[in-house]
Amino acid sequence: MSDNYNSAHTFRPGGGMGGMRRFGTGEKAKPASIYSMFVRIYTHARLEWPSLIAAVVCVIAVSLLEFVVPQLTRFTIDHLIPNKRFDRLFLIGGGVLGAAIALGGLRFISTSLMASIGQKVLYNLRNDLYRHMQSLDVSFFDRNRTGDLMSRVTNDVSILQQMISSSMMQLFTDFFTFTAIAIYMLWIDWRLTLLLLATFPFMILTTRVFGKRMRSSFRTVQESVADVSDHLQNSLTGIRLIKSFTAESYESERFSERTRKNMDANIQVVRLRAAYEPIIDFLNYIGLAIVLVFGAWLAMKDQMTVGTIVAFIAYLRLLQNPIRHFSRIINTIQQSAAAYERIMEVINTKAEIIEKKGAIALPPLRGHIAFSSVSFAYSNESKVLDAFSLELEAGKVTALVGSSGSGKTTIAHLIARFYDPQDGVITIDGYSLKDVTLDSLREQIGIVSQDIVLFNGTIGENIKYGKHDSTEAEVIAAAKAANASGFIESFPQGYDTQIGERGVKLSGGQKQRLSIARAILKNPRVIILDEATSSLDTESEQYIQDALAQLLRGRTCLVIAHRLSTIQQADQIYVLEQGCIVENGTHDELLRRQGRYSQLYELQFPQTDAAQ
Ligand SMILES: Nc1ncnc2c1ncn2[C@@H]1O[C@H](COP(=O)(O)OP(=O)(O)OP(=O)(O)O)[C@@H](O)[C@H]1O
Repeated sequence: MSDNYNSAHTFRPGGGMGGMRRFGTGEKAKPASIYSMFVRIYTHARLEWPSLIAAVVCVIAVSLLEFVVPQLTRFTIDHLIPNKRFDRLFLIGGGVLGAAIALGGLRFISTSLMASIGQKVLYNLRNDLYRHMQSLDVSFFDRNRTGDLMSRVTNDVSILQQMISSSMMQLFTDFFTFTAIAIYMLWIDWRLTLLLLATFPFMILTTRVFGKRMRSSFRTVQESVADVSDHLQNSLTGIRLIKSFTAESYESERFSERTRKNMDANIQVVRLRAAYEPIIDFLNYIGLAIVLVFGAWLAMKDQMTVGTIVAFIAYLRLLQNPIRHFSRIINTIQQSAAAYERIMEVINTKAEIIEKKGAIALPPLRGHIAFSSVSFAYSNESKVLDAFSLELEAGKVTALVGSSGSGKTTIAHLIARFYDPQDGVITIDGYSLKDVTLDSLREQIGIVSQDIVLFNGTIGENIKYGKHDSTEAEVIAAAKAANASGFIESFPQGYDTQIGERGVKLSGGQKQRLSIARAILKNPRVIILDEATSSLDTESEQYIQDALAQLLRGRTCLVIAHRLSTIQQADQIYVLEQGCIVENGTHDELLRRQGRYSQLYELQFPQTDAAQ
């Protein structure tokens, strides 16, 4: 039986950061174009249409005012000076000053409006990105580095912010000014203007050539930022390990390797920009030379007034300003395009675990789980389970034991549908997991695993994570059932105690009991305990065992334990080796059988009489 998992593949583009860009998608990600970036930004921005219209009106007004000033100059030179019109000088001065004040005011309004539109667009984009990331599968997070993903949501979105808030408005203003002035100049003197415009194809060509290189350099910069961020994330969370291995200088060296890559990539970008700007300036000077020489020649032949030449040169500056700006904006645009590409790689990644159309919401479960001929492999790796069958009886405790890597945790992940098997069916109360909604399935499953995840916040908030709308009394009851209320109440702030990042301020056993309280509060029908009692001392273990007994009562439980002492009461124990069940029975039955289980048991309890 094939399914959507089979059709999906991993996109591993070559090149970037030692092949570390790994995006699982159903289809190969296309590089996002600058055009699609603008379309997307516009789609978000148009929701702010009143501000957008106001900003556009301001821009048009700015362009018109910029147009008026050279006309005043021309009028002064050609009419007022020759006719000695002293009386009009005051008006001209007032006109220029008035235009300057209006220009300042209009620019202030348009900049503020655009900045706020930009911020709103980014607010939406960042939230969309985060929401989409949350909807992606566990396998996506297996493939991609946390630091890299963090950098996409923070750094790459911030780069876009710079472009939307300032550069886009500038681009629009410049485009409008350029078109209006070019048309006017063609009208004044088309020969001179055409000569002038002859330099433009070279500018466009230069911009294209440099643009491509800049974008690829920016991509390298952003990947190196992601690499730095990933290293930071790993080394800061693993600081205790680093210290215990006295690996501080080794880590510092590895960090400086990454920052060096970032520095080199930035230097490359600066070099490109440093080469690009003078070329554009040189082409601008060619334009100026053309106007001067050809304009002066026309004036000497009385075919043009001096005022027109002066105005022409002023317009030339206005015409060249957009180009000069553009040479700077292109930098921001290319940088943004590289950032946008990285953002879109995430947004275009499709979840592989999807609800089929018409998926039904599971009713309250009894909790009978069955694997029928299930085969599963992580991505392209070898099969972890091959034609595997297993039944978990409703309301009973089923234990899985077996050597490391035999596939126990994988079975738990398949029940919660973190992954889909390539073959076979998994059912719960007779419903295939693929026929039901993910929420209705996961809401009824609780997982308590060896990697306890606690969030920075208070003890109360962490327990409440099991059921966000629970009352204080429910939280306290869950903590009591999990044997956690004693230590919680011994803290001066009780349930309001801040537990620090990942619960660093708590002991291993305390964290474990919080995670059990959280699961008790959730009150799921099915419980998966993944080595929940490893690495605890005997006293803590007794507390945990009592808490677990509370948690398991009356539910369907899958217990994965290396420590065979924890599963002696299980209703059924399955011994797993390389994805296959080699024996099953109760603890006593298995010991009597003298098979793999009793071997494992003797290994753990050498002095114990295996037959007891
Ligand atoms: N996310 C993953 N991506 C790729 N391979 C994986 C992944 N998780 C586990 N594996 C591989 O699948 C196999 C089964 O792993 P699993 O975690 O299910 O074993 P386990 O029996 O729970 O082991 P342990 O008792 O050591 O936790 C192992 O070979 C492991 O390397």
